[in-house]
Amino acid sequence: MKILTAAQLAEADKVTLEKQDITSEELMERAGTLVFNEIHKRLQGAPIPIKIFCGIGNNGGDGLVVARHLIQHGYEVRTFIVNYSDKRSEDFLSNYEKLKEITNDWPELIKSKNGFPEIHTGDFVIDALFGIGLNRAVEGWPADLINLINTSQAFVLSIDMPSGLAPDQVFKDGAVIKAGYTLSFQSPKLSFYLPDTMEYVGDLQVIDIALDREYLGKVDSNIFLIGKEEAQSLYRSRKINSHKGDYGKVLIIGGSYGKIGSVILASRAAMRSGTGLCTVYIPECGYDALQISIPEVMVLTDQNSKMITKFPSDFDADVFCFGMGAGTNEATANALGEFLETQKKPVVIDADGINILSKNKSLLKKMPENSVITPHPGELKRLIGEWKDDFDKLDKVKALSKKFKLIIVVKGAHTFIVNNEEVYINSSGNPGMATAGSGDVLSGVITSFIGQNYSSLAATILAVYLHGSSGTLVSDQLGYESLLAGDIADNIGRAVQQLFNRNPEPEQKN
Ligand SMILES: NC(=O)C1=CN([C@@H]2O[C@H](COP(=O)(O)OP(=O)(O)OC[C@H]3O[C@@H](n4cnc5c(N)ncnc54)[C@H](O)[C@@H]3O)[C@@H](O)[C@H]2O)[C@@H](O)CC1
Ligand SMILES: Nc1ncnc2c1ncn2[C@@H]1O[C@H](COP(=O)(O)OP(=O)(O)O)[C@@H](O)[C@H]1O
Ligand SMILES: [K+]
Repeated sequence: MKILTAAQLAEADKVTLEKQDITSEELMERAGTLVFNEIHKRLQGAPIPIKIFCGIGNNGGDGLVVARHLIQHGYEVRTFIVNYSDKRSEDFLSNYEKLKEITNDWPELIKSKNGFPEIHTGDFVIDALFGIGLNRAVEGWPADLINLINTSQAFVLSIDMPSGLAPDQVFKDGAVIKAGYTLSFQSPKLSFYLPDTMEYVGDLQVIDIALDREYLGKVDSNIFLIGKEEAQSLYRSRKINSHKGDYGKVLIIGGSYGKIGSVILASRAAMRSGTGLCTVYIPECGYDALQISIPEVMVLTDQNSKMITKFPSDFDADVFCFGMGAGTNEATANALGEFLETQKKPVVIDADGINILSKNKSLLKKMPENSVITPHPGELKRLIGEWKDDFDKLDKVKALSKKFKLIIVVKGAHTFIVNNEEVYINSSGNPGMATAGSGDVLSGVITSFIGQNYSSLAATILAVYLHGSSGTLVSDQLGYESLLAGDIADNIGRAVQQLFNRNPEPEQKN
């Protein structure tokens, strides 16, 4: 699904008014009515005190439409106009008049802190203060109101955006509503997925307000949300008439004394993701552990017993993966540099491999095109330095991706996959996956799919999605706390089944 910017959404509104030959007030009525329907579906007429806080722009106008419908359906509603300026939008004004026509309980005007109502724990608060039109941080008494709402412990539902949040930028030090639920119009917004701002959104539901389909189809977006449908479309079935040679030969290089488990996890994940032949290259100390834990994997050892000092020079693999548990010893870094000199096939670099790249930036130039790096936030900071905010981080990651033609997987609660200017945001996964080794598993899955001849980008997107949905399958059974990284590896196949609600049909070999 495309994620649109505030400017694109405003353009979509404009085109919709022309094409559907409707007024902006009619569009607001449509949007507000859909919000009302969702609320009504949940409250079912319950006598809960509802407090609606409306700004004076179109987001406030939506709030007034919702207020009118709620009142007409017998709900106990108090409507507040948060009058932070006198520049009321036209559609706000017409809905203000319409509301006054149907009730004697006119909206209450708030012009300063003195006008704040009491907000109680059991209240249902609807936040219609600001939407995508916000152009600066919310400060002063409107910020105090937001803080009052946030500390009230009332349930808060935000219309379109939690007020104070902007879709495509962050305002430093402004107040932001912490919503329990956000009903957003037409497209999710980028800030809903970024680590610094995602917590304001609560549960998210995107409402289709029937903006012009043609515009939405054609609009050029670089940001995509990856869900089940997208993963399904990337997945390629196995062929009936096939053999292990058809499913890739991968070499995973990593580990050091005490960290051989990381390579076990990565290779297990590669095998569980369909790899035909998996070999690992590890320091000698890990030989027994590896052979015993995963007999399906072949093992080569470095001459050094505790760390990698040389890569196998003439090993013929479709894809290489390096870094988990490898340490950042000089000998290991030199070995990577030497290997990259001649390497043409894509490599997947994770963990200490990324730390080595950060310390030896000249190695980045040697990375084969379409290679993948998978930093978690700590590794990313070592690689690109500090960032001002999430948007700045994204710009820096895009620049790095473009400069070295790399696919960069920025791991987190919502993992971002950056390929040049394009950003793919993963929607699967859960906090149970915040556990040692789950990143090693992800590298194994990505490597496996590249080996199976997916493009590096398709392999990475599919792997990140399936890794997350496997994590969810496991935590649904075991709970978040008991999830082990190895469980994510073991359930990748079930995550594939879940894409199709059964085993995907194999294809005939051509
Ligand atoms: N345009 C349309 O056709 C539709 C718009 N809709 C609603 O319209 C919203 C956008 O409305 P608007 O563009 O009127 O903007 P908003 O209602 O989001 O609010 C912005 C208003 O607040 C002012 N403002 C911005 N930052 C401020 C700050 N920090 N402190 C004080 N005032 C500030 C702006 O000057 C403007 O007047 C959407 O989020 C959505 O809720 C919906 O009705 C659906 C259809
Ligand atoms: N809260 C979360 N929600 C969803 N996924 C998560 C969450 N926390 C971690 N993950 C996923 O788990 C993996 C953790 O990777 P990483 O930090 O490298 O772990 P390790 O270094 O222990 O292997 C990433 O793929 C990340 O996206
Ligand atoms: K809002």
